[in-house]
Amino acid sequence: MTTASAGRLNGSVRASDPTRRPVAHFDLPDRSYNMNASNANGNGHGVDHPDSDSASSTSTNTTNGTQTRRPGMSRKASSPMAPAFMVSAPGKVIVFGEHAVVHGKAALAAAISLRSYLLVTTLSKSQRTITLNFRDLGFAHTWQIDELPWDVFQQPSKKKFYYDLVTSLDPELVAAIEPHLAHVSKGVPEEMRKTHVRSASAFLYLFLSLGSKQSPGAIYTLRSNIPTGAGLGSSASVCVCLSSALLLQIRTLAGPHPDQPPEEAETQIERINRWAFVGELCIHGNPSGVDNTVAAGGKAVIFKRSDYTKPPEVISLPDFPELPLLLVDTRQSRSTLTEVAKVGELRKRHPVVTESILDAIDQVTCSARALIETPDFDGASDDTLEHFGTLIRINHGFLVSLGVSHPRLERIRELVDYADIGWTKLTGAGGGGCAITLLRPDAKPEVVRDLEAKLAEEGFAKYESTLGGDGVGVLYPAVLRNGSDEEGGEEIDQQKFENAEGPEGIERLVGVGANAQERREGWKFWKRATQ
Ligand SMILES: Nc1ncnc2c1ncn2[C@@H]1O[C@H](COP(=O)(O)OP(=O)(O)OP(=O)(O)O)[C@@H](O)[C@H]1O
Ligand SMILES: C[C@@](O)(CCO)CC(=O)[O-]
Repeated sequence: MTTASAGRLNGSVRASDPTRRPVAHFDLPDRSYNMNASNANGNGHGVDHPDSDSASSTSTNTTNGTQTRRPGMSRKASSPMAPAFMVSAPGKVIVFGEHAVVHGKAALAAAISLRSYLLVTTLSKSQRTITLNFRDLGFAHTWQIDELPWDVFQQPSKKKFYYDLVTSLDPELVAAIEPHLAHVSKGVPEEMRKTHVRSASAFLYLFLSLGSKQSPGAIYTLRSNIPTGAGLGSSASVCVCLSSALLLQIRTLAGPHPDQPPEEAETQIERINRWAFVGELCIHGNPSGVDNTVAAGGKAVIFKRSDYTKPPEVISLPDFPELPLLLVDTRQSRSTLTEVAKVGELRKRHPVVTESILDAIDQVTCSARALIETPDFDGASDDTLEHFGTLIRINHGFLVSLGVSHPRLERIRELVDYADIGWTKLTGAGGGGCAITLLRPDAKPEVVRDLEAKLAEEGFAKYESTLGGDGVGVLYPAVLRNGSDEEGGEEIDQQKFENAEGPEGIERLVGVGANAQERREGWKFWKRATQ
């Protein structure tokens, strides 16, 4: 096992190189085969590897990690390497029903325009390593593919299919991964190390479940504009990226393509979502699946999972209104795992009282859904907003009773209440993280500005985001065409991606997200059926 430092990773692929044209594309028929069984290539993946002569046709610049072509030496056209590609998934806000949703009640959640982006760079055949490069966490680690516990994951009794519904982690598989996490981020502060180990365990569990010993070496580089541990579904977004990237690598996803029938897109989203949920199990312990469902399918949904052995009930809300929401971060980080466990403990100690609070939250969510679904629903009128706002205030009160608020969240609520310009609730797991405020329609702009200044003065952060956008999307290969037929287009390579500065820099580079001037050509999104 070796550790790689970010910035010295090699394997960047020039997409303009005609010998490296994509071997996988998105109109592949869906294949209902065992993902661990061999395909025609005999490598179990359908992704060709370059010939062993490939090493002589590239030289690696170890300072910036890019590979350059040597003039006059060409690769055999018959052995193309999969091009670098990118996937992206949004974060979410839970408008109603967090925590209650873990206990089988309904929640209403919507995708936000803050997103994560994962660049997958395939290595040459001789490089038998996978590297996880979680840039924002300052975490990179490399594993030798051949040293991973394939024997345990591929036992007939353990082997999973890409379309399987996995609802709990297998303790034997978790134990098999553990030794491979022992060297992750040794020497960094314990809390930080825990975060790295959780991320790495989610990745390894998915890689070992979906890949095979013949998987091509690759670098998985992640950048995210979603603050970590803030209640905005950062982990789910990361898990959706990992799941979709791995499913694409084994060529089990059809589309997305423009005229994909909604039912087919729904199946693909569901497959991505199922494996993202497995990643969430590694990070969270006991997730409901609402976060990954929104990150995978986007838009706004009502989500309910009463029976964990079955898929959840997911209802799209195409009429979800463009709410005037303020999204404020306490900057108090916490872990969802801890907050969910707190409510679980409360439910054990005070079953009747806790259950009735959870039921009341369910009623709040159902009331919001009924409001949105009324035939003459107008998301912008004073009455509607007053109704929504009251439900938001009530929901927050219940979350306080469950013990998942925080003095910093209460401070936000207090400041908004003082200004009398809206209704506030925590969003996500609480214990810190973010609050949402629905602004009153008659809130005076100067009062809103004063409030924002006060929040900034007290160290709170404000995020700009729209609700209800796209779910998981893919850019294959990782080249932006800018609306022209120019040969090659603009490649998003390893180095550019790692060096993009801040949320704006990342969004400008990849062409998707709140700060992207326009959505750049090449990106495709699976579209959830709305009816
Ligand atoms: N930028 C990132 N890169 C890699 N991993 C990340 C990143 N952001 C979050 N994660 C993973 O997600 C975990 C944080 O998830 P957690 O559920 O505690 O917060 P959240 O998903 O932001 O909040 P919530 O579940 O309330 O919406 C981290 O420990 C890490 O494993
Ligand atoms: C707190 C919780 O309800 C929402 C976290 O975003 C946990 C979950 O649903 O998995």
